[in-house]
Amino acid sequence: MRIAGVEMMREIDRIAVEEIGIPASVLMENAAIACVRNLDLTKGYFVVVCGRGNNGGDGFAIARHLYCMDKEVDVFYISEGSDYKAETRTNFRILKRLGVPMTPLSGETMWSFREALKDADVVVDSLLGTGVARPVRDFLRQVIQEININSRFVLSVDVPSGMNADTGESMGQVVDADITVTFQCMKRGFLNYEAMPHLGKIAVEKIGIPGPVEAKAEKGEYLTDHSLACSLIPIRDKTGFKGNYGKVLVVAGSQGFTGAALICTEAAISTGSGLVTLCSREEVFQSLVLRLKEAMSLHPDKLEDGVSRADVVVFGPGLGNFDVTFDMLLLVIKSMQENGGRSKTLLIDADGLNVLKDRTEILTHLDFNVILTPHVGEMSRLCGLSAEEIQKSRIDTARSFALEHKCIVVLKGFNTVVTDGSVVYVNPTGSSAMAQGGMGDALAGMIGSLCGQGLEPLEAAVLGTYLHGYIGDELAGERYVVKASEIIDAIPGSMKRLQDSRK
Ligand SMILES: NC(=O)C1=CN([C@@H]2O[C@H](COP(=O)(O)OP(=O)(O)OC[C@H]3O[C@@H](n4cnc5c(N)ncnc54)[C@H](O)[C@@H]3O)[C@@H](O)[C@H]2O)[C@@H](O)CC1
Ligand SMILES: Nc1ncnc2c1ncn2[C@@H]1O[C@H](COP(=O)(O)OP(=O)(O)O)[C@@H](O)[C@H]1O
Ligand SMILES: [K+]
Repeated sequence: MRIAGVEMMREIDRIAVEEIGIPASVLMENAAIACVRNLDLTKGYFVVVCGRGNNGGDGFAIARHLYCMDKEVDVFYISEGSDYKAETRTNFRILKRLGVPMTPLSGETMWSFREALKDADVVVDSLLGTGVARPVRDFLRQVIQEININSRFVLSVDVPSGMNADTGESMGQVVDADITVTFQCMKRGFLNYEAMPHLGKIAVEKIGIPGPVEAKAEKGEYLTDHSLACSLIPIRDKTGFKGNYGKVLVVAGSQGFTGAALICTEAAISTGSGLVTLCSREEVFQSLVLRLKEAMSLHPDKLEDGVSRADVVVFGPGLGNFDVTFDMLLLVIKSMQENGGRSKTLLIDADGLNVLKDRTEILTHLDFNVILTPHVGEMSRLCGLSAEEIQKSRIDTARSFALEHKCIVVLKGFNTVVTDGSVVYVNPTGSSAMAQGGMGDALAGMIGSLCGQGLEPLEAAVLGTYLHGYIGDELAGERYVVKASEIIDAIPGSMKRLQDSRK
């Protein structure tokens, strides 16, 4: 599914209407029907609040549909004005002629508006959509406050009124929706964590604009679709043997951080790698000896050797933020440069990222693929921005870092951002039930494994991230938190089910 900002939505609408000739009134009608589909029609009394733009026009059309269904409907609107665009004016006039109760909002009607909001089973918010162009002040601000204070349940049409659809920021006052029915594409601003409390549930509804029209205006930003993830799961050849499924070298673990090495290694094995080797210190192997059954072990003295044989190196989990970790990373890079080529991949996670603080320029001239999997704290160390700055613009931060450093960035957290600097995939799976130590180690092992099985690094990052969260969501349905070891146990079953489910 495509992600769109305001300019891209305008361009999509323009192409659909002006170049293709789909009447704007048809789009508005489809938008209204999509909203009605998301209303609880067992309810009897609806209040629709309409602004002066096309968002208000959607509201007028929604009110008509509700009227046709014999629902009790009250429409409150900002002003009749002659400045309505054609489709909005048409829908306004239809309601007038039908005799649907319509009240212009003013100081005098505020009392009856408030009472209607209190009585309404559902309030439809169609005051402002993507056209919000200046700070919300004075009267409009008061109208939004009244909606927030008095409503039982609010459906926002396209955007919670007062929210900037590009950034998710408040323009002064924002409607608190229980559900936001947004049209055609996920709005970019909705991915900003600040926006989330206002959005309620998000439903993205198609309104009759064909995919190729969207494609003409797109900016290479997508929400990972379930079908895309399923299609990326590698098909195992009937005659395949372990040599066909990738040699993964995991460089991880130190005293006190043996779990990170175990989890990362096991995740790579469970995701389907042919051969997985763990390179770690003696003391790590001593405590893992009974638990690591399928992996091979390698002493750090043989690191270069191990790197030269591997297709993929996963570097960092539990190594410690020490000079020796940086030295090992340099050795891995040197060895990959010498024995590398475009088919090899280095995934850097956790302490592998921490030791790159102020040294990220070493990433820019490498001949092999590099994937970085930072959480926001690690990203902050890498790029020098504060965690708050990063959270405000996760897509832009990840994208520009990836572009500048010629690598793939997986910026973890709710709505993990995966990008190679050119295209962006935002991951919709996963939840805070997964916010536990070890989860990131599992993800690193999964992505590394998928690279070794022949996926392009970006594909591996997109699929690994999706699967990791998908399995977390499946398990979290039945429990409060999910452990990384439970994710690992569930990987093979989930991959098989997702693969079988594709058409
Ligand atoms: N073909 C299209 O363009 C379609 C548009 N649709 C709807 O149209 C919306 C966009 O319509 P518009 O571009 O008319 O924009 P809006 O309806 O979001 O609002 C624009 C109007 O609000 C006023 N306004 C903006 N900021 C304000 C503020 N802070 N305080 C007071 N007034 C303010 C503007 O002067 C203008 O009159 C979408 O969100 C969607 O709901 C849908 O009908 C589907 C098709
Ligand atoms: N609220 C959340 N929603 C979705 N995914 C989450 C959430 N919290 C954590 N995760 C996922 O769990 C993993 C945690 O990784 P990380 O923070 O690196 O943990 P660790 O390094 O301790 O293993 C990441 O993949 C992250 O995206
Ligand atoms: K709205």
